[in-house]
Amino acid sequence: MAKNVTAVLTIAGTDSSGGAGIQADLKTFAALGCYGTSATTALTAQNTTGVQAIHGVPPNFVVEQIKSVLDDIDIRGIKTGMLFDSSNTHAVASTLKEHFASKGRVPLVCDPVCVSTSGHVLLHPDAISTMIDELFPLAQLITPNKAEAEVLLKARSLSSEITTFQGMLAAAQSLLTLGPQAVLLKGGHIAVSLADIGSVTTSAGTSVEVNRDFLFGENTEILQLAKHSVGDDLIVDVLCHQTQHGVNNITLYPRPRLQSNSTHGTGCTLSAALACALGRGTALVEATAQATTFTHLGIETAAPIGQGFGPLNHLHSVSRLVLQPRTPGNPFPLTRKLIQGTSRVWKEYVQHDFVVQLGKGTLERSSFLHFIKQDYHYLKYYARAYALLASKSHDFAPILAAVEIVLHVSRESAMHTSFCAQWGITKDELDTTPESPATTAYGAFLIDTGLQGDTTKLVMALAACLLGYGEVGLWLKKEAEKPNSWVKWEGNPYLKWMQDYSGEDYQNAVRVGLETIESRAAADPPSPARYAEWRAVWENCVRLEKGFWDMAMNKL
Ligand SMILES: Cc1ncc(COP(=O)(O)O)c(N)n1
Repeated sequence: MAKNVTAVLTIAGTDSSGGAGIQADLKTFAALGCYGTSATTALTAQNTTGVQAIHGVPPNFVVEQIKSVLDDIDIRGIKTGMLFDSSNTHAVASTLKEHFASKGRVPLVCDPVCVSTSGHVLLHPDAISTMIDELFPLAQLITPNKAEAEVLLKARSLSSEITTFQGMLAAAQSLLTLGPQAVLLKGGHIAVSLADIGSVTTSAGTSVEVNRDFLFGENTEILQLAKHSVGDDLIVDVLCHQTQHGVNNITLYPRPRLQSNSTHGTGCTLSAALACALGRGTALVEATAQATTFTHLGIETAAPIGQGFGPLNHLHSVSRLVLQPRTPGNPFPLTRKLIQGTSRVWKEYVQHDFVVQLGKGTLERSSFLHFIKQDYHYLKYYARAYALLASKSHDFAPILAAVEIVLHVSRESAMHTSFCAQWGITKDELDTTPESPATTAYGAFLIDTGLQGDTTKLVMALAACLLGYGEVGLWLKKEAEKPNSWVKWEGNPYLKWMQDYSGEDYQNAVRVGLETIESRAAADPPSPARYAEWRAVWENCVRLEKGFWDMAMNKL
């Protein structure tokens, strides 16, 4: 038996060039594993350079299409795009209203398409009022861009010009008064810096959160070893909804601006992805994170098509090519994808409270001692895993490379023993300290991965430790260099530990590790299934690393 599939509906115009409208929506639905259906409101003759002609569909035929779909198929999410004119907008709103009244509400995402990127009118101006009055009250979410937001606000004589980031926050809240349950004001046309996000001010009765998933992944220290950090040209989408207590809850979704001409149909793609996520029952804040990321990757991986603004790559999540090629601007595509794909757990690991307190010098001595004793046991597993890697390798070069690491870890263990001695821990105590469950779990997982998988899978498992400690070292050092830093460098009891992991020796090992996983991936590009395996191993190890700090903090 096949699994149940979530069915979704788009009510929009067609785009003969395939990049926007119904065509973009159906591709997005399919890429996200939903079953797509459609009701066409208008036919357009258009391409990547502009819209050449539009032919509206009669309102009664729009109604027929929607009813045909809804009468038969259990639709879980709906989006509307180009509605063409006031009669079609009214036809759509009244049909959906009737359906919701008899069968219950379904998440409705309304993308208030008014004008194409190329400047062509896609909605008759007299339809704006109909959309606000009849469709918005049914919508869980509306997704205007800057121009559409201004048109909507102006139609209700509300202050409408949006020129700054702070203005976006005010506009998103005003739009909420037009009737939808939530507003996602898209930020593509406003330039925002990190400082802007840091200095956000809001009035009483408003709370602001920043979803840093994307930026955190991008700004990871080890990814900067070969390039400059993400610039200050950010795009920030602003999500605003009201909580039960009448508080306006704002979530910001910042990400780096991509220099690309492949942006035709961006809004269509985003609202279609939102309909899928909400249709599956994903909560609004998370659904928006998923849909904005999906759209961003669609722009980033698009191939040029046509002579104007080309379409996104809607199929990036299902194509065989799961990795970007290595380029000077993106030297570590695999590492970047692994980190971005697991950015929340990765952050819980590399910016763990243990690390923060160690940086401040406030970490309890007994936690640190517990940690270094367990680390000694872990080093044994780590050496054994590399020895296993050597025994599974087919050529002298990789055998030697793995054996060199075994020797390196063994020398490190001697250094570790003398380091422990400085903290009053004898070699005997190291050997007799029982292994904590977190140590056994992590070590056993490494060995098990090596036994049952191939060499690359084992390399992925070993990477989380190598790269994560490199990240921690660089982060603490960078923070320490800032004026009035929270990191205490001189006089910190854990200074030697911080120096070791931020120092040249360790960072060279990180570089070699990065090179190893990137060259393996480039030499034999993974299929989506194989990449999913690597990612699962990586994510497990990142979690186990976090568990290792938890163990140390709580002396488990
Ligand atoms: C049928 C249809 N729907 C929506 C858009 C807007 O897309 P864009 O703003 O990228 O031109 C479009 N061009 N055509």
